[in-house]
Amino acid sequence: MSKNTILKVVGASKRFGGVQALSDVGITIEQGQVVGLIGPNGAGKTTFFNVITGLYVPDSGTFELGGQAYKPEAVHLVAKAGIARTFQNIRLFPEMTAAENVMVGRHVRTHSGLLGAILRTPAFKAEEKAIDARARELLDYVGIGKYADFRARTLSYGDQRRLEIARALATDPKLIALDEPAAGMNATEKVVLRELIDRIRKDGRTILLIEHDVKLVMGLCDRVTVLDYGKPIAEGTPAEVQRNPKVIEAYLGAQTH
Ligand SMILES: Nc1ncnc2c1ncn2[C@@H]1O[C@H](COP(=O)(O)OP(=O)(O)OP(=O)(O)O)[C@@H](O)[C@H]1O
Repeated sequence: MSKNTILKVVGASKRFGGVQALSDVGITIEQGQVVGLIGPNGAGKTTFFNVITGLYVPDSGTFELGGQAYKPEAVHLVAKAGIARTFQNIRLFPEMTAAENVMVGRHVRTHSGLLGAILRTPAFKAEEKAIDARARELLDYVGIGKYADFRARTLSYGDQRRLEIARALATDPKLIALDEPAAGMNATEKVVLRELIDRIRKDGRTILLIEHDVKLVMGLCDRVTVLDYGKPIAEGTPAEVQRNPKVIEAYLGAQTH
């Protein structure tokens, strides 16, 4: 494992009853890369995300983040280890403001924590101001600073997705896992999203991305892993993967089914 490896997963498997959703899936992500995870519907992409982020307990696999072994057995432990994620179906606190949603992410890294926030301890109040300032900075960074005090539910769909990214960044993660960030976005929103992901990468972050928009994946990613029926069938640069016969067959097969 190179010292620049952020995430290394070897042999991840997960079975649901009769469905082998993941079968011996591995991935290596280097510092500063954007890595895409693609594949036809039902290929196992979301299951892989859920496994590495502690939502599903894997049947097997070894997991290292930033050179340290981690057990993806609980979501909060994974967040503490340094993976932040967004969801295919946006999961914000709709009645909280945009800034408050980002602050929730930040509490992973503070001492007083969520309980402190609820009890409003003196330690929490001292931290609160700094956290609030940081939240607003992150909202500016993702381009929605002017909505900091708006309730999350009043933001447009594209802005809610950007808010989720700001919340993920607030945990200061080693790896950001984005689950279909462009889903439901119009063409203009996609251009803005692409610029944002590019900027996040340029600022030294490492990103794993599930995305159906092939143009976005091919334009953004350094490496791409392709899953089909829970198995990795190809790995390489976007150009290599695109001309791989197994990949072409998997996608054509999926179209004719
Ligand atoms: N909680 C679950 N219980 C039972 N089966 C599941 C569960 N989650 C996923 N599966 C099954 O595992 C397989 C992989 O599903 P998964 O959602 O990971 O695929 P995907 O590549 O993310 O698909 P999509 O692109 O449609 O989101 C599918 O056959 C799915 O039905």
